Amino acid sequence: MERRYASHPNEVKKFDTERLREEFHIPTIFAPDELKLVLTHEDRMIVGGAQPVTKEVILTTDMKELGVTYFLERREMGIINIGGKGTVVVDGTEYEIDTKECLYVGQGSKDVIFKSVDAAKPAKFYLNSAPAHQSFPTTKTTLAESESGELGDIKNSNERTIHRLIHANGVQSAQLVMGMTQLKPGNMWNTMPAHTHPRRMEAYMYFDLPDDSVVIHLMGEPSETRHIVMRNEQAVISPSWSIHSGVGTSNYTFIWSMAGDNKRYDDMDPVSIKELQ
Ligand SMILES: O=C[C@H](O)[C@@H](O)CC(=O)C(=O)O
Ligand SMILES: [Zn+2]
Repeated sequence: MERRYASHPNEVKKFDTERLREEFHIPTIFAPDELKLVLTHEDRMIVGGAQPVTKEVILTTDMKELGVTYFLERREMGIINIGGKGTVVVDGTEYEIDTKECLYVGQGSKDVIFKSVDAAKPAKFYLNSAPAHQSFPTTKTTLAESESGELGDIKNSNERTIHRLIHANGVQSAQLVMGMTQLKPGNMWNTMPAHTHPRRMEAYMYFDLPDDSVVIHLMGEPSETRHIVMRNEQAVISPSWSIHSGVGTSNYTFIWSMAGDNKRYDDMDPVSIKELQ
């Protein structure tokens, strides 16, 4: 498992492109028949992906890194499939997870196995795991069941649908919050006006982005912004002090996930566009 340390905003001001990418950008989430994991010290969130193709992929790591005997002994996990139809087997119970469906796996689940239904259209399970000291039921959920809302306007190129899946009023978790935002065709901006929430870190994973397109992801303190160029199926870590917003060269979808002091989606500190520097 790759490790990323937490960062101080005064230090990040001095980073060049390469260093910014080393600390915050996660270029590869999916590799055939592999489990990819990045542990960030920002709220100890694990960001990763499982792409079973010719064989199943088992949720595991060097347990010394987590100081436990099995992965979810002291953790919970949110899973969203962005590939073809797949199944996740949790302690012998099989959950069919189709494209853009979500499975929350509660703390204390011992065996988690990822499978694809069709090797020609493999499942791509995007994973977020946060420490959890209480167990909540393993639950499948879908976009149709989610609390969703339309936001933005084509005039600002930010008409989009926000689906809240794991949060205070949705699937219950210890601290993990997770959802998906889909931009309507012709709309390029997410999360502008931007916000921070020093109470929670956040990770974004951009997908449904054509190969010749990029998202210019904005991060940093509102008065000291930087950008990271993102391609399809890449993730980016947002420390709790940082804005997280982006503009694409086409529309796209992204999964957001948070961990920290509360599970209230609407607990954000808005940043006025006038403040940005
Ligand atoms: O804290 C919440 C997250 O940043 C996202 O949900 C914001 C978002 O999806 C959007 O405005 O498009
Ligand atoms: Zn946010």
